[in-house]
Amino acid sequence: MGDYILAIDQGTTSTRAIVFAKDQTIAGIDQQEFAQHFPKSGWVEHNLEDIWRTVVETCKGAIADAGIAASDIAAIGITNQRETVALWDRATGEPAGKAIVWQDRRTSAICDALKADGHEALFTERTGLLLDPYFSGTKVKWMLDEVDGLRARSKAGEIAFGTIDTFVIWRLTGGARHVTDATNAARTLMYNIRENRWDDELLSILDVPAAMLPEVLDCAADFGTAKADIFGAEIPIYGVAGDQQAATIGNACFQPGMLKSTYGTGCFALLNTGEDAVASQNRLLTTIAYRLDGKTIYALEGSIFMAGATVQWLRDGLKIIDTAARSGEMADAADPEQDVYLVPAFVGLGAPHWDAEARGAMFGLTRATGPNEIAKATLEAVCYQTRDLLEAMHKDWPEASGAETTLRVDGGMVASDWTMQRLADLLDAPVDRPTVLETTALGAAWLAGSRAGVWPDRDGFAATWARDRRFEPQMDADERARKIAGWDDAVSRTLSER
Ligand SMILES: Nc1ncnc2c1ncn2[C@@H]1O[C@H](COP(=O)(O)OP(=O)(O)O)[C@@H](O)[C@H]1O
Ligand SMILES: O=P(O)(O)OC[C@H](O)CO
Repeated sequence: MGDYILAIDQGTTSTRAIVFAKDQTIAGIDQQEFAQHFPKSGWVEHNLEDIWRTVVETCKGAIADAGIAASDIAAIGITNQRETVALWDRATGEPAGKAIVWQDRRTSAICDALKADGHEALFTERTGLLLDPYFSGTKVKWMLDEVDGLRARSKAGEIAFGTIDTFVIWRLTGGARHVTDATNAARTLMYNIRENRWDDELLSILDVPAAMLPEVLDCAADFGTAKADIFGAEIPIYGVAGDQQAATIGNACFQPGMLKSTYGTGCFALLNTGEDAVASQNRLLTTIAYRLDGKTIYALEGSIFMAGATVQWLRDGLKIIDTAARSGEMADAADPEQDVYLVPAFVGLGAPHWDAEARGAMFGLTRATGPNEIAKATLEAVCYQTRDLLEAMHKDWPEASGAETTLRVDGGMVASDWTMQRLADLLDAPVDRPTVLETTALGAAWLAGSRAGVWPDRDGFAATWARDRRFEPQMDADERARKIAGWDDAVSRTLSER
């Protein structure tokens, strides 16, 4: 067995596989997009066979790109889109329908009914989450309610539930293992994050049988072995974490107070709060950052649904840019005298507002407003929203004092220097961009590589984190205050209930 690590990053719109060499550099990479299904307004589904096919093909592609054999790989690490629900038949491995994706809003009515019955406080206290369709629990309930006989078959142990990691591991191990890790379990609305166990009371409220749930392991653990006939050699699976938690690990945010924000399709900020599961008073989520050697480290999380996706809208919807990178050049050329605000509530607003009914709006338009000002407002919106999350974090956990906060960033959008500078300006805090931007895969690789004994331990790994560039705040305080007041006003006018 060699000392390469294979990281599988199963994301919302694409699957990526990366082979890392022992020195943590990328030796081979492959990526495939797959179909999104929108059968009704607000519904988002994935075909689990697409997910499985792209996992196998990208792994083979990355191994070929690295010019190695499967037998050169010491271990696999898996990271995945979180919350998305898969159900399948344990006997045949056949999916019991398409996966319901985290973005899917079909369970709003179930959430409303649970709230009306006064259940939200209990769910929040036990799981750290809110009764929002975003999380897995109400999606599982929906499938069991809608598909004839599924609940009885689940009770009888015939049907398995899993987040995407669990489904992929089931398939890789030929059905030998039905397991997940603590970070993925923490997003299901069924897992007690304080006691680290599935919560029978919540399961009974949701009417989800415990018999269908996977075993929950640490993030670095023995998750089983990928069968030899898949890649050409048996490979142990030693690491698993949800993608935002893997990015937290990949960005080496191991100390309480350390903070990362990932800018891909959406934006997800996680603040390490150490062994404290801080209950949010400001509608952030309390979640498990990672669990290693049986010790749970918690985080406060803020989730924004549209970040890079708004830049895609400039390109594909408005057609005012031809590449994402062009948005920064246009923002640079925008008229600094115009205060245009774009509130990107295209699919509602996430944290800290959680307003599913809000829709996007633009404010401050004049006859002089053109594409440059709209591009600038789009990039600034991501920065203002990050600031809103960080403000909420500071209120929830005063230890994370604003003056000391350095934000580590990753994801496709951080390639934009303009956006990163504006982010530092509006946060009034430094922003650190690492040299490795494949932070999510790197986090999964570290979990697997350290367990396999070929990568350094936590402190050794943290010491290898390297900065590409630090963006220091440069904006004048009055201008910052004026701009933030304008943003707050724009948001308040966009919320559905004012
Ligand atoms: N230079 C850039 N400026 C602004 N946005 C960018 C830039 N490069 C990429 N993006 C945005 O980043 C996103 C892709 O990031 P990525 O991390 O690959 O996303 P995901 O993993 O969620 O698919 C896209 O939405 C794209 O619009
Ligand atoms: O697949 P991504 O990168 O869009 O991330 C999705 C998140 O895990 C959803 O919570």
